Amino acid sequence: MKTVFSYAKPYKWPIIIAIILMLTELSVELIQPLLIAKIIDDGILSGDVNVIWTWGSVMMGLAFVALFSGVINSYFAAHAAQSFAFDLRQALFRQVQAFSMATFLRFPTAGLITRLTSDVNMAQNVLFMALRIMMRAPLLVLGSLIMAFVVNVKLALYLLIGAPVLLVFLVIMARKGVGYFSNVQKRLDRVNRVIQENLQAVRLIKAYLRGAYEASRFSKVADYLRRDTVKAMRMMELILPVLLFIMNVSLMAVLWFGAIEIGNGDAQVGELVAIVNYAMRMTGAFSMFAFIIVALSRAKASSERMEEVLLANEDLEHHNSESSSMTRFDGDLRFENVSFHYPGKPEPILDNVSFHVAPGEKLAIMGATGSGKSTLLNLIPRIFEATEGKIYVGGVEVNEWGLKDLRDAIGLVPQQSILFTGSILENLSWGDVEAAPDELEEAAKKAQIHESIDLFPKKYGTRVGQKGVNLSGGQKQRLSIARALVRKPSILILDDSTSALDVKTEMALWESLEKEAATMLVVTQKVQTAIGADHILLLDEGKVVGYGKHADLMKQSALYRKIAESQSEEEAITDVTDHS
Ligand SMILES: Nc1ncnc2c1ncn2[C@@H]1O[C@H](COP(=O)(O)OP(=O)(O)OP(=O)(O)O)[C@@H](O)[C@H]1O
Repeated sequence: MKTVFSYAKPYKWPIIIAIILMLTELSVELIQPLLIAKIIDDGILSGDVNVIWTWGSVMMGLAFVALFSGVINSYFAAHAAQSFAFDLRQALFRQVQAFSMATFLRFPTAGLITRLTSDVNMAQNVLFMALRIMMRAPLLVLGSLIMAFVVNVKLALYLLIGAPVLLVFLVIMARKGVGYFSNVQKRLDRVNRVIQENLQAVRLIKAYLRGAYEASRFSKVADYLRRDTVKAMRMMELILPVLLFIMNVSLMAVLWFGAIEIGNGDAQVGELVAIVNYAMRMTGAFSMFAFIIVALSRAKASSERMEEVLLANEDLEHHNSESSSMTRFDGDLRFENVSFHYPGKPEPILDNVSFHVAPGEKLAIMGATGSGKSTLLNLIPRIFEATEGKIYVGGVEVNEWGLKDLRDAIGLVPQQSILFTGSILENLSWGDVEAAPDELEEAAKKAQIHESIDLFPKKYGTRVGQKGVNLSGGQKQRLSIARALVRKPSILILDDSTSALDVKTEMALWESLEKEAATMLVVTQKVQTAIGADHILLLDEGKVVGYGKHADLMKQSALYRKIAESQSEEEAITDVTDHS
């Protein structure tokens, strides 16, 4: 909890003020029974009206002081708790942004979302409650006990009858609570995961009529959440009745023995009333304990989850601090005996891969699905680090470039076009925030999307829905390519990014990209596209099984020939069907 609550440090003054006000409220509450005792013993029993008026007025005055302290305390407590949660959420978000892919894959996305929402809320509530009631309740118990001893030591001792049982009971409950509520948060992660998957795949679910199946999947995880929450809350609900029982036994003892002490002349009526009053306040404060233990257990479970994120610093990416003084590299790219396996998975995905692409050249990468094409591309901007071997860009090993310098010069178009909610212009300028509008338009023209944008009523101001829902697959792909071109990259990486384009548009796109000075790496399934490349790299199960020009590979590689022949057969069939 220490790391999480260190984010409250900047708000130490509002916290201190809130605590002072809480203590003021508490002091008033502790003084009131003393004043009642005085009014009874020196005023009512002695028939002195003046004493009643004087101390009655003091009590009223103090009640107002408590009221104002309470209101102002709430103000400062809310300010501190909200600001703390804001900072904590920002820190978590920044930390997740800095995660390397390897670290990122350790945390399920839904779990990260719960940590940034529900877990932060839990910590925020606990800080607010700490400043309002949490600290007050134990202090009220302690203060009442001390005051009871001040009033009458003998009577106050009866209040301690249940103390040892009470303490042991509270410690056990608090310990159990953390485990139970940690489970609840994990269940919440799962609920979030199902919701997330569901909302992302809504079209597919409709098309496959899987609504009912998904609903039952959701109700299953929601039911686990309900069951674990009920389990945790049931255990916590035990706290209050047990506490009240122990306190009531103590109170009975005070009344019973108090009556005897008064009969013996060892105590006064006012003293007994004051002690009963303190006992009642202690009982009231104890009833808060159940609530406090639940809140603390939840906050501890949540803090541990947040600390896993905040302290996961094994390989963070520091984009700016790593910035090197080297100038932008040319597009020279070299892989030397590169091997790679995913973290925690022993099987190699790339095995001893070597090749060279000179600046401005185009390399087509082919291979069956799962042969490691996307993985290879991800090693260039260091989304993942090669496990063995070396990768050089511009003649320098990738690890020696500052991440910012390296990634600034690479335009990556992923296999799945990912767009953000916002205008087309905003999506394009995501490639380079400093690019002028005419540069964005220029990139759109090169990516063959300008004409389509021009047909939209709001043109470049057209809003792209979440993940580009209001655009066709081909439009999304071309926008993603334009976004990469905005960076004016030295190396342009296209990971099967033209699959949704019709032949004519694709031809026009390649023609336009030919004019780019960038080195190009193009993953493609189409031999027709590969023919236009300077070299073709053929991968099979992570190994290079062919490298050269189309004609070379036709001679050297049986696999390549098979792919080429199957595609020319397909074309022949298409031609026949087109003519019939
Ligand atoms: N994050 C990951 N963790 C573990 N294994 C992974 C991960 N991502 C991919 N793989 C595995 O690595 C292998 C290569 O995947 P990759 O995406 O590089 O293939 P690909 O050639 O690009 O395939 P496709 O043409 O279908 O996109 C696959 O067997 C895949 O299961």
